[in-house]
Amino acid sequence: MGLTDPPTRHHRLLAWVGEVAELTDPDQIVWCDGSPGEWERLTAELVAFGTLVPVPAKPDSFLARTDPNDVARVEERTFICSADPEDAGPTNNWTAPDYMRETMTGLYRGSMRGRTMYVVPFCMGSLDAEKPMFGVEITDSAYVAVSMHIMTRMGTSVLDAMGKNADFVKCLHSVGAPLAPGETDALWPCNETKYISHFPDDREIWSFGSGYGGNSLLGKKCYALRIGSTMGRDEGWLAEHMLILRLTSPEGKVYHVTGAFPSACGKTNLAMLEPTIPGWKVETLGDDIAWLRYGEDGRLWASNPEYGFFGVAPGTDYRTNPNAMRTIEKGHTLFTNVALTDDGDIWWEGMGESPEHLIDWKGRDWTPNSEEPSSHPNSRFCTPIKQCPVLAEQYDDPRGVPIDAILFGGRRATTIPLVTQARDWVHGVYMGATLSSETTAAATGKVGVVRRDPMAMLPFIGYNAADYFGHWIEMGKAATSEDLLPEVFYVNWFRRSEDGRFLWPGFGENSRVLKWVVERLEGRGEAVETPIGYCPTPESLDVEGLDMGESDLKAALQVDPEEWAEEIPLVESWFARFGDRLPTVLWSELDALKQRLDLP
Ligand SMILES: Nc1nc2c(ncn2[C@@H]2O[C@H](COP(=O)(O)OP(=O)(O)OP(=O)(O)O)[C@@H](O)[C@H]2O)c(=O)[nH]1
Ligand SMILES: O=C([O-])CC(=O)C(=O)O
Ligand SMILES: [Mn+2]
Repeated sequence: MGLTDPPTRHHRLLAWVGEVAELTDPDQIVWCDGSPGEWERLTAELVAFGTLVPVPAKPDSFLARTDPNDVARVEERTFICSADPEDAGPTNNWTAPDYMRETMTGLYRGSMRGRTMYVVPFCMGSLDAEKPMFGVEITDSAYVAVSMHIMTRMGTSVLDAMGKNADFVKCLHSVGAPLAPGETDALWPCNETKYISHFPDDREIWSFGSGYGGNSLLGKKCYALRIGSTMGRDEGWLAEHMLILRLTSPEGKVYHVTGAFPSACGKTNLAMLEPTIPGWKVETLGDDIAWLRYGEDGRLWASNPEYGFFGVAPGTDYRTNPNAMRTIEKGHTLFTNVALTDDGDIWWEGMGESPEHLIDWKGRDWTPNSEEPSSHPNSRFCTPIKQCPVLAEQYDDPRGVPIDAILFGGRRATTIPLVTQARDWVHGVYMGATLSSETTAAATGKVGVVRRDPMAMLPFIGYNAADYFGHWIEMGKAATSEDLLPEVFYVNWFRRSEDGRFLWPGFGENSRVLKWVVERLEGRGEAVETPIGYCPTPESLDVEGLDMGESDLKAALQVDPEEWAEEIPLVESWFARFGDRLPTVLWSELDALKQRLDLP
């Protein structure tokens, strides 16, 4: 058993593992070493049991079908348990830490009975960092253990690097489905009762009841964003829901761009974009999370703490995101809740013409006449970053890359133009703080409802969102010169025509917007100053070879005073939620905007 002969002499870790084992009472303990042999053994066990189905058309790849009630993040069951409720703020669910610990300790008691407890040592970001960001996840899910193989740097090398005393974030996860002796396990064990709890003061995460990625791969949203953002607040850096890309112009100039778009709003796609305009090159550094710190040169540098992609499957195709397709084609990929073809491959909505017959994500026969989609709208592929054919070589550099531009973006059918440049940093923070988007299937709940999603971080800010805005403003003040700060832009690929079409073709064509961004950085792009910021003129956007009507382009770029008159009250009530805690400069930005719009 793993406790009598542990592969580490880290006393606090050993004590914690012992404590959790005593509480949860697993049959055995396995310390994950991260080896290919371990991947092989765990995936084989999961296949033998039926939790994973092999995908023979892709090497070493598997499909998992979750419980139909465990398919997305559960925001209403996600808690920030700070000592003071004010520190969680009005956008988070708060519960007193003692009360939450007591409640969840009750749930964890015996919760791993009949199961194996996996101890997964992992590191978010490069192991070569000055202060590597360690975590250890204890989980009773083998699906989680193999997913962590892909999504993080993990195993023996991490445990060795932790030595006897390194700090680490404790991440405890149980699916909450103990087995009685002789009881047959479910293919996807989980519990109707779910808690995704964060103890920011102790840098600790407790997750119970769900096996779905965003709720169970605790290095990702829970550590790298919720706990990470509180660390960033305390230590002077930013943990953000951002892709990172490296852009090279035809003249060979290199720029680094980050983009914060809400879940299922285009980060993975933009990160791997294949430009449609000649001479431009995009390389990927990250598709979901960025940690932003000042470098010695006074610029903001971004690094990606993850080691894999956990991407939205539907809509991913050789026409929309060829580099994601090439990444998964190399195999070693876990698919969740997608459909299987008769010739042993995967399929999902948006992947070319639909086959005549499939096995859908619930394991049922499916034909094009079936009423439900074959894949869940939040179905995912989980695949190693190293397989990405356009991965930038700097992806493992602990310093990251210096950022030239930050894009904020949302999914809005109206109001928000294709691209707008902020006047300065504080205006950029205002744009981020008022970002809005239609909800998607990435979280449970209604889809398509417009809500404020500040910096695309609404579900991921680990503290009071007003303080978080203040931290963004302070980060700007901390710059040695405003010139060194990234320029901020607000984009919207999702504006629609009156008859409901997307006005902008998106995907690879978004390179045209990146080109305009670069021209603005270089001080030569044409723009009109509008009340909301600088927007391209139709002539300044490179639309050569683009099959797009002039009126659609105009509509995509339009700043419509009537739409903005409807938007402003929404921003006012959003800001009002924060009371005195909202930085007053954001009220000033709003007042100035109202004046420019001639609104009372
Ligand atoms: N119309 C349009 N759809 C897009 C565009 N970019 C992405 N999408 C679609 O939006 C959905 C989500 O895109 P992703 O790139 O996976 O979004 P994400 O932000 O990485 O999502 P998470 O991984 O959940 O954080 C997919 O179905 C895409 O096909 C675009 O430029 N235009
Ligand atoms: O965390 C998840 O479940 C997947 C994801 O990237 C998101 O929802 O933003
Ligand atoms: Mn993504």
